[in-house]
Amino acid sequence: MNKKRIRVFINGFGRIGRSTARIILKESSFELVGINDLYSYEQMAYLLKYDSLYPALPYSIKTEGDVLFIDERKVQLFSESNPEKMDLGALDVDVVLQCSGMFLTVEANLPLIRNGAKRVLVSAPASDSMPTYIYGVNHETFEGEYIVSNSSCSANAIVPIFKIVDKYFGIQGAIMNMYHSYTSYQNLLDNSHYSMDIRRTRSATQNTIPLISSAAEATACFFPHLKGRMSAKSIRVPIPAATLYDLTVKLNGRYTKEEVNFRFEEEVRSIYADILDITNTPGGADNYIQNPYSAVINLPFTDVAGENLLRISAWQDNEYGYAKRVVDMAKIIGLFS
Ligand SMILES: NC(=O)c1ccc[n+]([C@@H]2O[C@H](COP(=O)([O-])OP(=O)(O)OC[C@H]3O[C@@H](n4cnc5c(N)ncnc54)[C@H](O)[C@@H]3O)[C@@H](O)[C@H]2O)c1
Repeated sequence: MNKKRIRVFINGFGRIGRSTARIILKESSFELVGINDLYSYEQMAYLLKYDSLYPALPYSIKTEGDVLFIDERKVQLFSESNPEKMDLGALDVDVVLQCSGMFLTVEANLPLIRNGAKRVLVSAPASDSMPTYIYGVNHETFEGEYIVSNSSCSANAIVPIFKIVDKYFGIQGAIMNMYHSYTSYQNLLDNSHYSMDIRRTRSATQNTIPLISSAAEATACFFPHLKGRMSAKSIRVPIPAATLYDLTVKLNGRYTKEEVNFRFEEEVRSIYADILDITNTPGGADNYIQNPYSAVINLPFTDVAGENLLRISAWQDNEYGYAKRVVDMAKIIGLFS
């Protein structure tokens, strides 16, 4: 059995970066060796310890110079906007978790490899042809590529659900609505926004805001026959975490709600036990904060209409649930030789 601890470096210590750190610190198979972000080391330590959504971490966390102490553990801190300037070889980094949202192509991440990291896992869909893995769906086909994407939170939720539906009922097309918590790429109050997306100028806490989503393309990577046959919208709602997926699927034939839910229950108990769950309990988004699954299928809300329309409802903590998959995939990558 491989006893090697996987040496992880986090680039971008925001919501996803810190969620992955929380998970890694609890797992003995990992060692957190470095963190890079552009804000102060003192704030990095504070925001790791305290979080408005998740419990305070039970460690003593403090900085001394450019070292973060987590109880006895030492983590090297950086404040570099240019990845060329970090010597990751000296830290013997096995995997960089690229959680900055800024480096979304193979080329943009190459400096991290040139500077000594063995591999990079990007916490977002790539904007080039970077290989993409979703833990629990295709992670077993990882071939040792140096720079790979973990796809999006939405694709991690939707793809395994659609795998089940396509296997038994055949998907012809889909419309996906995500009632998604706001993220730090929106404004707290109405204000100008650095992106070209005018919708992001509006207050995230006061509005439901429909945004263009890349989920259709990210999902289609796993269903080539559905390319151009899916549409997705991310409807940002005024809550800080958890997403409700409302998925409408056109099937190859006519099936009942019972037939569909039977297959969901069967597959969630077997093939997808690590990443999917089911619920029959009425609940709201806050029931799913810190839920570790990629998606929890809300069985009472499975519905069929007309000849061949299926509606599926599912929950996900888009931060923590997604970060769990980033860490699962980092383990596959880090142990690959
Ligand atoms: N928040 C979610 O629900 C979610 C879910 C899945 C994937 N993602 C993806 O994960 C990425 C990060 O999202 P987030 O929500 O954590 O954002 P965030 O804004 O909370 O965190 C991003 C962090 O990266 C830092 N950063 C920016 N430029 C940097 C640079 N050049 N070098 C180092 N650090 C830099 C920022 O200071 C910030 O702290 C995005 O690509 C996002 O699409 C987010």
